[in-house]
Amino acid sequence: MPDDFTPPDTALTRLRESVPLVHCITNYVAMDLAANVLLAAGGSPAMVHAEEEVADFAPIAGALTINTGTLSPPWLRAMEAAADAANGAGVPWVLDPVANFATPYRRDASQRLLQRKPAILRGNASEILALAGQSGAGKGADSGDTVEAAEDAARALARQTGAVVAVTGPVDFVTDDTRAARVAGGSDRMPKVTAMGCSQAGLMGGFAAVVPPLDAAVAALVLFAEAGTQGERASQGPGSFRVAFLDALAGITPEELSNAAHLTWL
Ligand SMILES: Nc1ncnc2c1ncn2[C@@H]1O[C@H](COP(=O)(O)OP(=O)(O)O)[C@@H](O)[C@H]1O
Ligand SMILES: Cc1ncsc1CCOP(=O)(O)O
Ligand SMILES: [Mg+2]
Repeated sequence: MPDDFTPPDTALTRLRESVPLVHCITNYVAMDLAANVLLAAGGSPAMVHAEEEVADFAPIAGALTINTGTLSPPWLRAMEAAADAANGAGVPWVLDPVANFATPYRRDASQRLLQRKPAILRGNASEILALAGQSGAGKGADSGDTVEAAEDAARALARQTGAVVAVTGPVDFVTDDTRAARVAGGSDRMPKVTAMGCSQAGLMGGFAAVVPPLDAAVAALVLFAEAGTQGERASQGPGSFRVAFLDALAGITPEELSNAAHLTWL
């Protein structure tokens, strides 16, 4: 473990003590689950996306999260204004470039947002490859590429942008270019529930309000891995998994996180 790293159990304690306000600009599909994931874990979500108010809201939040899942021009204008306001106020923000490989509009929008320097960049493997200018095999919002295939792209993006980059999948990869880790665990029911990735980006915002970006990304990945593992045991399929996952997020103690062996430093 790096010297100055805040372990996930400490990050979870801080999250629950401070219950940070997280400004979420996320898609129509994800709004419900993303808000519930933050509430269950220990944050205070607010879904605010009107371009008339985002610049007033972002500075009062502990963190901002931007997800391009159901993008259109007014949303993109709001995202850019929110990112600028967050940067101006020193509020960390998270970018989740959903399906940026699917159309030129999404690709260009994601690049414009990336230029505004998110603290954390989270995507599935196909999204991270596309952000690095490489073409993968994604389909809609789903990845068609392996996490391993996107690791070099993640390192290059971290180096070029200064962001912590998290690539998610069966085993996640996260790096700030100098440090890198893998997070195993979770459940193969997770990709069968829509908006799991979007919700994780929201949770990374919650953690980014209380610990530094790499520590925040790792904490969210590890908490998802443990809640996914526990949620699978308590469920029969994707529907009951979604409920069991939220219950697990709320019930997991810092001690359980410190005993869970999901995290490996490289
Ligand atoms: N097959 C799997 N086994 C375990 N965990 C998974 C699996 N697929 C995805 N996850 C987890 O689901 C969460 C969302 O990741 P992912 O499905 O890659 O994102 P997205 O929904 O953006 O495509 C992450 O915590 C990831 O670790
Ligand atoms: C299905 C879908 N379509 C547009 S956004 C969205 C949700 C994607 O969620 P996730 O990336 O977390 O799977
Ligand atoms: Mg996604």
